[in-house]
Amino acid sequence: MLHDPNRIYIFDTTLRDGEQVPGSQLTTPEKIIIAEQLQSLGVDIIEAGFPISSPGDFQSVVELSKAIREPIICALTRANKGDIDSAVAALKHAARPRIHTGIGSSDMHIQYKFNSTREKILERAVEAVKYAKQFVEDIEFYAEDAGRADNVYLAQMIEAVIAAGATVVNIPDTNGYCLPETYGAKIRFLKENVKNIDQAVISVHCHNDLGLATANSIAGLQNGAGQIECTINGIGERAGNTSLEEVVMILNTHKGLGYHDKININTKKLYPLSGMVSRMMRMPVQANKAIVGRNAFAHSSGIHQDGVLKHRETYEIMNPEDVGIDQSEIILTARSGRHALKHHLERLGYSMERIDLDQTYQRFLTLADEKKEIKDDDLLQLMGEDIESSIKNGVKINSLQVTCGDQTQPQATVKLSLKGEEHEATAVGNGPVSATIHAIESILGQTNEIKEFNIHSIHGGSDDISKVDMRVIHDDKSYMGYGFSTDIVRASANAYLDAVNKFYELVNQPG
Ligand SMILES: CC(=O)SCCNC(=O)CCNC(=O)[C@H](O)C(C)(C)COP(=O)(O)OP(=O)(O)OC[C@H]1O[C@@H](n2cnc3c(N)ncnc32)[C@H](O)[C@@H]1OP(=O)(O)O
Ligand SMILES: CC(C)C(=O)C(=O)O
Ligand SMILES: [Mg+2]
Repeated sequence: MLHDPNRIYIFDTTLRDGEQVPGSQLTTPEKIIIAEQLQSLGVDIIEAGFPISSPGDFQSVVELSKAIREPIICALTRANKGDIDSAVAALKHAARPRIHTGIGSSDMHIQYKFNSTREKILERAVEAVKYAKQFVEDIEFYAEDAGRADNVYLAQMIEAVIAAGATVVNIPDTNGYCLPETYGAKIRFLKENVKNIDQAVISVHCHNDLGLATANSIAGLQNGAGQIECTINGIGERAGNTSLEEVVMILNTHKGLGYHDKININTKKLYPLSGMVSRMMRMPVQANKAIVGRNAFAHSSGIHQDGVLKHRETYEIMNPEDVGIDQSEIILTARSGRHALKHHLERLGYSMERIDLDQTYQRFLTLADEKKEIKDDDLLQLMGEDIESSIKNGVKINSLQVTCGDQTQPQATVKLSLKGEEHEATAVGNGPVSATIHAIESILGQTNEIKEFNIHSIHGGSDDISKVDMRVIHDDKSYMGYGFSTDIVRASANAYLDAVNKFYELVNQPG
């Protein structure tokens, strides 16, 4: 039976509490796909559903019990026989079944939900555990709204359900009310005042109504809990549950807490699984969500970017690869500085020897003030203009005339500036681009192999600016060229010359 004091058990309830989010209901096959990923992530328990709630949810628990063999499969019930019978039936095929039953423990719930008394509710809790225990050995009991319950009464209830056979006792902060200090103290109180507490694992189940779910869960652990209930992306009823990825990365990052080697999670799967859950449950992940948000490893201000480029850990406490993200991002905005701009220019293949960084940076800022975020295409366009105006010893196109159509062989006449002198040539080709490149090559006196040639529109639409990228091979080395124009032939010529200038200027320096 699962109860190792040297383990912290990760109980995932994405498919139960997570699925209580409006619009996020899953089909059985979808639940199985997510459960398979949770299994390979390494979670210890999967809460598969609430079988009495609908035939569909019952069937999901049945199918998950058949398909998922490593983690414990858990089914939720209220404290009554009908719910428990349904869970027992749904878990029939589970290799390691667990029933999660419980009842409200706060005076608020006892008075208003049940119109009952503390004594009667305690009796119902004990009866439910005893009843479930006849069918399944592993029984988790939840004391709903324990966050607002009186600690002395809660301790009596927990002691009674452990005596009745509960193997795990869940102390939910159902409404996300507690502060870390009070929640931690509650767990400590139970640890110190429930006589038989060491016979059960204490579980924390926190909600995020005040944004404290993760902090409260960690406080619970530090005060004696051995299981954390959580969901991928922190989804769940209202403001959601404790987020699995946050808890796991806190334990891994703060090794001094001493819990990192008590969990068994393959953290590299966190980011892909977050994306899968978000797509399937139609719950977008907020950009600034810890660990898995789009911006969690993105740096956009110059001082941070400079720091990260010099030494990643100046602004990153985790390695993005550890959570399955390839690398951090340096996003160019009007708050970026020269280091970040240079980083991206070099990444795109520009040699900084040929670029006046200060001048380019000023032009970049003007564009960034307009555009908010500068993407590669914007940068390439900016640099296309920049390179043309900064070419000193290279090749520059002065004019281009093309004739083509289905009744004539395509022909191009090109005028090029080469070391300050103008040269002209005319050539034919099997299309207007090849005619243009032949004409350029006849002036340069060399032919170069073109390996890749792509034309894109930047914003869409037939009157758009085209972006051409081209890989040109010269002396067995490859050079990327980029060109922009509303005319695709001119954009192609610009791309070809951009690549050519990367080697031509270097080998044709004056003197
Ligand atoms: C904190 C949590 O996340 S708890 C889980 C929440 N999840 C869900 O509720 C999803 C699944 N729920 C459902 O499908 C339905 O609510 C059902 C099938 C469980 C019950 O449906 P209904 O029988 O129509 O009851 P309804 O949901 O309207 O009311 C809940 C009833 O359960 C009782 N109840 C609530 N919690 C418990 C409990 N833990 N133990 C025993 N009874 C409970 C309420 O007092 C109420 O009983 P009443 O009819 O005597 O007043
Ligand atoms: C059913 C229980 C565990 C719950 O989800 C809660 O109290 O938040
Ligand atoms: Mg909950």
